[in-house]
Amino acid sequence: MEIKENSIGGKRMKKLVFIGAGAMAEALMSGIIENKLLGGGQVWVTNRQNQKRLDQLKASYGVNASYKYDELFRDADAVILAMKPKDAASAIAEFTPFLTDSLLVISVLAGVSSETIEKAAGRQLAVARAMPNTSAAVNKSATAISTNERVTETQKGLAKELFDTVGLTAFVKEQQLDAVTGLSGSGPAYIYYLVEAMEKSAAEIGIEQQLAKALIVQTLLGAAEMLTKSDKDPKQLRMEVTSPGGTTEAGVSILEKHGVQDAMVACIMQAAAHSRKMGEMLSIELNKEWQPIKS
Ligand SMILES: NC(=O)C1=CN([C@@H]2O[C@H](COP(=O)(O)OP(=O)(O)OC[C@H]3O[C@@H](n4cnc5c(N)ncnc54)[C@H](O)[C@@H]3O)[C@@H](O)[C@H]2O)C=CC1
Ligand SMILES: O=C(O)[C@@H]1CCC=N1
Repeated sequence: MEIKENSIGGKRMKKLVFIGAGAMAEALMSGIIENKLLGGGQVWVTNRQNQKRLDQLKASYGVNASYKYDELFRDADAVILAMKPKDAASAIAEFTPFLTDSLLVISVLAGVSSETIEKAAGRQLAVARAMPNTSAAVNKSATAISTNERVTETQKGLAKELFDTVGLTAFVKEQQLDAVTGLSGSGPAYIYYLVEAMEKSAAEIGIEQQLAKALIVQTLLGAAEMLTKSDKDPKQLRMEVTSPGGTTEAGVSILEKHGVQDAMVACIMQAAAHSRKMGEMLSIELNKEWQPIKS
């Protein structure tokens, strides 16, 4: 298999490790391997204890799996932290002894600050935080990245290249990442929720599931392309669909009555606040552990 020359500032990534083998790890891994940024043999993965899941990833993408940190981290250029935030502190503490100084830590954990990651490790680390979404699996992630001061320009390029491979990438300030998480990290779920409702209504009004799905998906793709290509803002585009006294007006009046736009705003704000909260909880937990014992 031909692998792309992923050369950044003269450095070529040889080995990438995933700690965590869930939905987000798989979305990233599949995008990175299918786009030939890395070969399956250059990617290593582990999880807490689900060997069956590791076997499945090995079979699907040709990656390596191991429960041995020395094997996982030997000659690795970067590690992607992809466990749940609540599991991060213990996982980081366990593998930190195996990290070399030149290794880049890429965290996709919602809410967990680079400071907290270093605190869990008990040492300084080059940390790039990234907030992608599961559309990475189809090269359509919207990823925001922030880096701490220990990340070199070469490592910054390496992180950017990884996420560019699976979609759009933007560098942001670390403080903005909770907001990004609420907006585009969780964002695909809001769209799927809407589609669930559209599919339910299609069944109610007598359109069979297969046809309904095709019509709904094409409607989403068309709207996304209009938003991409047109100079008009979303409200203007909506008004163009809404003939006075017509069907859209009748339908949207129900959304207005139920305050759907306000609910969306509240939803995104709640998700962003929850990201912040998850990070704070982990930080408080770590600080407790670090309190000197009172006599
Ligand atoms: N699912 C999503 O859409 C997105 C998730 N994220 C972030 O990605 C991370 C993972 O999320 P999901 O993939 O949805 O979770 P998941 O629950 O599907 O996967 C978590 C994985 O972490 C593993 N794990 C737990 N403790 C571990 C340990 N000590 N050592 C090694 N592996 C361990 C589990 O075995 C599992 O494979 C979270 O921190 C989340 O905030 C970020 C962006 C989007
Ligand atoms: O639900 C979550 O916590 C993760 C972070 C963004 C999307 N999924």
